[in-house]
Amino acid sequence: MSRGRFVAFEGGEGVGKSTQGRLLAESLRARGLEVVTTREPGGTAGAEAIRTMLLSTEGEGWGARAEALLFAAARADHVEKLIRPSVARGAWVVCDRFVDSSRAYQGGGSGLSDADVMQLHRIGSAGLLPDVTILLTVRPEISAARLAMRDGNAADRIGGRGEEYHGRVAAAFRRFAEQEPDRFAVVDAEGSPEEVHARVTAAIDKALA
Ligand SMILES: Nc1ncnc2c1ncn2[C@@H]1O[C@H](COP(=O)(O)OP(=O)(O)OP(=O)(O)O)[C@@H](O)[C@H]1O
Ligand SMILES: Cc1cn([C@H]2C[C@H](O)[C@@H](COP(=O)(O)O)O2)c(=O)[nH]c1=O
Repeated sequence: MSRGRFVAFEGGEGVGKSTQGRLLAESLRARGLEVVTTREPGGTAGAEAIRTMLLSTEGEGWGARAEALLFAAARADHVEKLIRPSVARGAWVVCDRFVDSSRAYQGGGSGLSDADVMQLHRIGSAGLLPDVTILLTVRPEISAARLAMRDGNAADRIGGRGEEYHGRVAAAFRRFAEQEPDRFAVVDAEGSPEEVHARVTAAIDKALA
């Protein structure tokens, strides 16, 4: 049995995480590997239900602490029921966002401390971290153009927060990547999907060599 791996894609809104997750999964499957593609918040029935509660624009929404707890609860279910069992049987798990999104959004964006976010993650998911985290970066005008093409003016509750909020999120992601160079690979996500995919593959090969 080949060894299971856990790869997460991170970054701001519309940088191309889902697109690159799909291309990576296709290329791994072409090599005969079992691949599980999944996303956060979500990936299990319970976590998808929490996703709806978190991202729906109906109602008054959540305070920063309640929001962080809900993300951690969704992640706990996802880790226990899907991610850990898949990696344990030798599959590659390719996940669109993981705990670094909580650190960047609920931490960097909303002001919770990194220690508090990681404490919730220790309680919920025993602190599981990906083998490699690909941080996709593009200039804000490029991601805005990609989102306009995909969604028009539609945004979920968190995606719809202002420019300053998303600026703090982007700065937090950059900080984590600088602080943890062994776990993060920063990939320039400008250019065609195929060009970015080639950079992602090279980054993963290097990180997991
Ligand atoms: N390299 C690329 N060049 C041009 N368009 C792209 C590229 N990558 C993705 N796109 C397009 O940009 C849009 C956003 O991409 P995608 O949905 O993969 O981003 P995302 O980071 O997963 O978004 P979200 O943050 O909403 O989950 C999609 O319409 C996708 O087809
Ligand atoms: C996992 C996670 C996500 N978020 C935010 C980031 C996005 O605004 C949405 C998810 O939408 P996507 O289109 O699937 O990227 O949720 C967050 O704030 N904290 C998290 O831990």
